[in-house]
Amino acid sequence: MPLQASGVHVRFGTNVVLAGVDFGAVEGEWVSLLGRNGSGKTTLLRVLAGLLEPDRGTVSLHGEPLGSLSRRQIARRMALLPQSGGQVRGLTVRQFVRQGRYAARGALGMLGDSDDDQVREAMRATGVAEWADVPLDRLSGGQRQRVRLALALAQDAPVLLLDEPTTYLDVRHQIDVLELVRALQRERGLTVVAVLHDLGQAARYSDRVVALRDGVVHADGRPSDVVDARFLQDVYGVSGEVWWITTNGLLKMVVVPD
Ligand SMILES: Nc1ncnc2c1ncn2[C@@H]1O[C@H](COP(=O)(O)OP(=O)(O)OP(=O)(O)O)[C@@H](O)[C@H]1O
Repeated sequence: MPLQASGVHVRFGTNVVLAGVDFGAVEGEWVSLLGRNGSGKTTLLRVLAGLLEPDRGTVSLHGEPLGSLSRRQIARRMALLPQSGGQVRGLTVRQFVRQGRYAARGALGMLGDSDDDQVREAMRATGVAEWADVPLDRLSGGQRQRVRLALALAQDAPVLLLDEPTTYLDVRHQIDVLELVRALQRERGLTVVAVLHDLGQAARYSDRVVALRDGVVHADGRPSDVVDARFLQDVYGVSGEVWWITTNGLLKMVVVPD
């Protein structure tokens, strides 16, 4: 299994955020993490990425404990699009995206033609190539978000972790980014773990959803098996209806709050 976590506990001071979370993603699968604000989704993603050491529990990447892998070995196998951040000062888009290749090669590694090809391809796929020489701090929040995705893709890792990848994006670009990730998931067999807030998008793109509540996994399964009115109430405290409809052969979900 590309990514597996068992018995993960994380506490910040007296705030118990994760209280024994088991999580796994199989190869080529898209799993979305759902839950209220503050339910621990980002914390779990950071644990899975090896950025946060859990108080208890284990994480393994392709069967090997994260702790036994170097930063570079992890970067070759797993890329993370964090919620925000990244060193942007003074860097052009191309220089920024190249950081994805340095993550895989090591800071002192030399980048070759194949690295340049991967940088170019990641910029093309995310539609940011036209800004290659523009300083990143001159781009809008949404444009920058696509560049940050390009950095993660340039890493060319088989596991992709995405923390709210559609933040800042208008509807057109939200769809573009999700469609792009899905195309890569299918073409390259990427394993995708994404924190998403939009339930309709989660239903549309995920093979499986995992919802956190009270520090544990409250629900885990195919979107159409899991997301219903009860789920809406239990996970988000929202009363309403969940409609599943099929149009043009596609199963879609609509939330109608009371
Ligand atoms: N570094 C930290 N130090 C202290 N508390 C933290 C830290 N990181 C997260 N927390 C707390 O842990 C809880 C879970 O935060 P987390 O960001 O994982 O939630 P989330 O489900 O991703 O939320 P959101 O949907 O708002 O992004 C929150 O109460 C948050 O305040």
